[in-house]
Amino acid sequence: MTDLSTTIAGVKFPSCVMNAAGALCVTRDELVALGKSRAGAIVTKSMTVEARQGNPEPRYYGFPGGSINSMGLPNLGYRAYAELIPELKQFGKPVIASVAGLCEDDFPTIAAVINAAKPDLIEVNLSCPNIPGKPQIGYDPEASERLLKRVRKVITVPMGVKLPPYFDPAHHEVMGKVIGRCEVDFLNMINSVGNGLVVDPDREEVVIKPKGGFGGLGGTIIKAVALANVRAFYKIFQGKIPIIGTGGVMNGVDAFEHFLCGASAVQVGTVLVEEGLGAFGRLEAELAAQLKKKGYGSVTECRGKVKEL
Ligand SMILES: O=C1NC(=O)NC(C(=O)O)N1
Repeated sequence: MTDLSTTIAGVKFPSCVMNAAGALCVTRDELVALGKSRAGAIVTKSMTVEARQGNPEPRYYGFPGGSINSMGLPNLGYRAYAELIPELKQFGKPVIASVAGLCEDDFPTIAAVINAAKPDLIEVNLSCPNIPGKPQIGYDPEASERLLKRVRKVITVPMGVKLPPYFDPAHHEVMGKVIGRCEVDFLNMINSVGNGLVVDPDREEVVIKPKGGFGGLGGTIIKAVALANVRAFYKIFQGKIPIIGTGGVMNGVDAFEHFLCGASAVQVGTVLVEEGLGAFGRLEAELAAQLKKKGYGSVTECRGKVKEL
């Protein structure tokens, strides 16, 4: 039987496929449902200091090949998730708390309290593209380094960072150096491709309301960007920092491609929102079939094995 388990920063995951922060993970019921599903972990919605309703609707739109969203960080607020974490840890799978913030000071404030609730890992989200007027921190290396060093001081569990897509090797290098100086235990790439625009030609309208229709892209259309970022940082760190591959995983073969590029686990967003929790069983079966077909006994065996020409 193919082994789909994985380990990230010393934490064992029963399955290497899990939800991405943001997909079906805002409310207690959604998080408990993830715990009861085949998901390899429970990843919370990125949390802020105060509870948020998020941006005006429509704020999500799925289409053949992908999705666009401008949710605007709707969440219960970090205090509510701190209370929920002990209950979520009873499902025999890691709990990853995703930390965001509306300003730099929010991050250590949230991280200190969430750390005390003992999630298995904390993921620092530097890449939400959907707060009007707020640029993505991950595109500012100085701000990213300052923030990561502040939260590192208050986090005693494995700390990871959720990064936006970068599109130039020079940016991979700069962020690689920042990460190397901040004692980061794992990476998660990529967040949605920020500020895309989808138009409905029949209605001659944009499809989501916030920010004039601009939103983060997900799904198949961003897979090549996600794979490039996974591969770039896998090579920079020579596989020494585990990477969660996120972006464009719609089936088991997509997941296999992320592992070939260097991922140790994958997260799914669009496919989960479109298909529901049953997607985990399908993705696992398809991934296991792909590994078997290729003669690999586990995802660890194929990690980073993509060949260059
Ligand atoms: O980090 C995020 N990425 C997204 O694509 N959307 C959400 C959001 O808008 O809340 N946040």
